Amino acid sequence: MQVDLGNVLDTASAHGVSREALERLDGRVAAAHDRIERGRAAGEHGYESLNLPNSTDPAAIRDAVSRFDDPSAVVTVGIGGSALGAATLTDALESDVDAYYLDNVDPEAVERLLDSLDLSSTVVNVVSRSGTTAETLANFLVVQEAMADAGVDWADRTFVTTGEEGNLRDLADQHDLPSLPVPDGVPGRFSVLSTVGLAAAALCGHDIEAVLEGAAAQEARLSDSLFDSPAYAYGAVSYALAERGMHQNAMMPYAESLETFSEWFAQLWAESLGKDGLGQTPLRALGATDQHSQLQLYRAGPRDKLVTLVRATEREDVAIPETDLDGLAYLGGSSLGELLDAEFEATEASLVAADRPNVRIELDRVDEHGLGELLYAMEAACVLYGELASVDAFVQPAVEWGKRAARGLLGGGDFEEADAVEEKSRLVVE
Ligand SMILES: O=P(O)(O)OC[C@H]1O[C@](O)(CO)[C@@H](O)[C@@H]1O
Repeated sequence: MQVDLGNVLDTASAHGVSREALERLDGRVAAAHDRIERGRAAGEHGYESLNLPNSTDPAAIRDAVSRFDDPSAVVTVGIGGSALGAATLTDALESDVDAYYLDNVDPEAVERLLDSLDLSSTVVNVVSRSGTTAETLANFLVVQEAMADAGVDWADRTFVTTGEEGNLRDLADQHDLPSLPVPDGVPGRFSVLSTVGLAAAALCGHDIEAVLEGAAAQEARLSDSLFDSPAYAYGAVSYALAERGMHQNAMMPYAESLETFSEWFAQLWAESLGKDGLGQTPLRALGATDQHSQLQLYRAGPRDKLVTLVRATEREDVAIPETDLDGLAYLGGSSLGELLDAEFEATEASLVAADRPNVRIELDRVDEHGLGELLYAMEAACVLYGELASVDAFVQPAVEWGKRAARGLLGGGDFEEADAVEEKSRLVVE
């Protein structure tokens, strides 16, 4: 994996950052790296996340899922970091096992999925670090009833990934369900390289050891200089550009297989860095598709965006047949991959021509190793950005208000936040 910063320099984009400014920032990167390494060594909350390539035991994960012989489908019931990491992996990789995610409580979507499944050959993986998340527990109860209605012994087809306490742990103990622990000191959005993200991948037959090897390759590149570490290079320039008004970051992979990765990145970046009035808003985009939609804004809208373009340098390809259709002969004889690469490079140049800074991230392939590199590098980049911005990247207090309000509305307790819902101001236009 490599990160190319050429198009964020002010020699390329008038609103970029100078090489001298990056070199000055590198001194702060060294101090931040030292702080990160001390946190890792001490197993401090959050910093522990960057130890996962070595602390995660793939054999234990494989052992836990080995009891489920030959599933046709895996349904992960979880939300946020308890679903997006696993989904990033299984959506990016091919498998004979269908992987689905119930990570919302939209009744029509839940019913549509459950009606489509052969529940007798489906494995249900209920994932919740806290074990108390309302959406996850509500969805599990619905899935449990659907399995019972289908005549399936739900306890025989379910395993749980959760903490040492909470409703989900109680349920697992009560029904003697197979379970996996969640790693201490690792917030959900940083937990893909653990039981939380890897169990579903293992059930789908993916090489979770290779994911961890890729992550370890990027861990080995962490250093006291952004010029020696792809992860820190990305984290440092994202921070530097945010300081220069690029308050949004459009994550734009040129690979359908990485579309879910952008969702995972959005939680990682927003929930880690959006604090104290600071942060960099992640936008989800997909190349080449969004050249025909959002690129207009990125290129000619407000000068407040970094665009991150990601591609694999090796991929399967499809030839474009020769044609005598007027005006299309130039396409014939090339390939979709060549067209995708031409559009990737044209979009980069298009943004530079409009003085819009952009970063290129290149993987060798979108395979288990490449995904491990990319996921770990983004996590380390996020941790570094948090250190440079002096925000605590590992807590998410702002999400709790809404949870209390929703729980109060459902009679789950007496919360003043629920009262505020009743006081909503209204101006209805019909
Ligand atoms: O794994 P849990 O505890 O169910 O939490 C799910 C998600 O909800 C959050 O805690 C936010 O509410 C995320 O940080 C987390 O990934």
